[in-house]
Amino acid sequence: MEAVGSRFSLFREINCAVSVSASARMVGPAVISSACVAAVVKHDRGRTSRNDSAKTSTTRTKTGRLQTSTAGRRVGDSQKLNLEVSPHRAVSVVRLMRIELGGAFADLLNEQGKGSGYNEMGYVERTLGFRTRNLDDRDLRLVTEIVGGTTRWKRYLDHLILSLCHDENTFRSMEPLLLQILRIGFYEILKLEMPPYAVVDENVKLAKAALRVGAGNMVNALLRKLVLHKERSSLPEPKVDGDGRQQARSLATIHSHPVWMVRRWINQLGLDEAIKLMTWNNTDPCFSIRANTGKGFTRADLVEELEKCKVPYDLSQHLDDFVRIRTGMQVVIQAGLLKKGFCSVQDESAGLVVTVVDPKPGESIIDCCAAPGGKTLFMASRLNGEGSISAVDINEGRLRILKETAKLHELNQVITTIHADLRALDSNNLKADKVLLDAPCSGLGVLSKRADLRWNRRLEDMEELKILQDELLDSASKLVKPGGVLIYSTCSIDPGENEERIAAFLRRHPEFCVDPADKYVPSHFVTEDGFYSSNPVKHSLDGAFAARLLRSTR
Ligand SMILES: C[S@@+](CC[C@H](N)C(=O)[O-])C[C@H]1O[C@@H](n2cnc3c(N)ncnc32)[C@H](O)[C@@H]1O
Repeated sequence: MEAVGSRFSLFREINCAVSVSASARMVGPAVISSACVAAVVKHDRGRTSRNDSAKTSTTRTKTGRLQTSTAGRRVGDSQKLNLEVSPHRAVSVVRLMRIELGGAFADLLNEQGKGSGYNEMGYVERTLGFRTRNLDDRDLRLVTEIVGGTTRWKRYLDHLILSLCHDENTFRSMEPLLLQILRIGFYEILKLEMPPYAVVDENVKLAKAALRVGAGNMVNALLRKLVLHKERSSLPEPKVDGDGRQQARSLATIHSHPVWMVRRWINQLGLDEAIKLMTWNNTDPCFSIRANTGKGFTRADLVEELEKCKVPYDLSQHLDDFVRIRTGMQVVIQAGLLKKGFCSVQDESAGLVVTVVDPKPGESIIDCCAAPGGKTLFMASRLNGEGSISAVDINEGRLRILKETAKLHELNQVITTIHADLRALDSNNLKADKVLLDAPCSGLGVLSKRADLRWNRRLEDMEELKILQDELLDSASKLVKPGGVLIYSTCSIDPGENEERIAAFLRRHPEFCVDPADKYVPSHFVTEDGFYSSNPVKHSLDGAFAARLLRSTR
């Protein structure tokens, strides 16, 4: 990821440098983004005095950010309020830039309500050079839809943008902000089926205000071309022909996934299932919410709150404390239900892993890779105040979140956090009845929710993860008391991270055997080998895996 990030910033610097020179000539420096300013300062050090004489100054703020001001106008002044540009597009384009540069996730779900329009307006101003009015609920919904969708469909959208450009070089040398604006426009016309001329108009306005007139003209030309192709049903779609590799490339473009994933899934699942999986990954996700019974807040209480807020819901068919919602997550966040600790966002597939652990009052449990604590908290709520959970994680920041959430959920009396690398933990003084290893994994089961994840994973990661998973399994096994249980879980659907890791573990550790999961979860979630496995296509849930392994009493 580092490598991709640094390559991207170099690309950004070079392209921003070009655009800043152009924008300075055409509309003046008030629209120059701070990222571009940073790039131009680096790229064009020798010309500082000329910039100075153009009544533009670039200063560094206390936080180290470069800030551009013209005589009488500064970043943050109220003149920077732009009421022409649609706020949700401005926020979306900036969020997309942040995702591409590795600085943000595509989901809006965190309990502090970060990702709300209010918090993001600062980023908008720093990136685009102006603010818009604050976002209302409708804008927030649109941001979620546009950012998630544009991120998912990136490869397909880029294929079309490239096909409609004069030449490949125009596309390859396009500055990132312009490319994001085009992606949004293409997505709105093709996938949201929005009125095309409104989309053209709005995105042209954004490009002119955020970049320069020429950028607006380019957006205008390409979006109009797209509208024509769409009306004539002559979109340049890739053809699925040629050898296996060529077919995988075309399918990867049509369904907007990395080629290596498509090839892997065609090999593992067959063509039809691979296409169904990609289709699932590209649909808007459904979210599940768990009522925090540990705090005395029941699912009936949650349902009452959702009805008050007019958020439509379905009761989970698999778990007593869970409800599913398709829309209205922003309303839930704004109602403060998460902030007050009454409930948590947790997929049922993750909840079912806890069902496989089957925590019982009085037990000692070690949660080996615990942060940020989704499963720890659900397990703790099952202990009814009796027993203990040691929550281990290598990431101090995430562990801190776990600790704070445990307090908020009033479950801290049974949870102790341990900041450590599991592989270096002294197992002599720490043993438990049950040990959960929710291992770091590729996340290939949760691609519909984590829209950005497919672009961050590389084939090489799969090999590196296997090594880590084996090491962590070996370390976790030492913490299990004789006669105790080790539960290994992932949010992946990849056999290399799931069944194959367990088979290899059992070869190294004959003192463990499989305890079939059908005693804990409905049988349609249980594989022939006795493992819990949720599958997006089959169960309409995120993909997850869990193996329950019993340690012999000796
Ligand atoms: C899949 S996430 C765990 C999610 C968590 N169980 C939950 O339900 O919220 C994997 C976690 O493993 C942690 N981790 C990775 N390597 C580790 C190591 N060597 N020792 C301990 N924790 C590790 C990561 O910091 C990350 O928080």
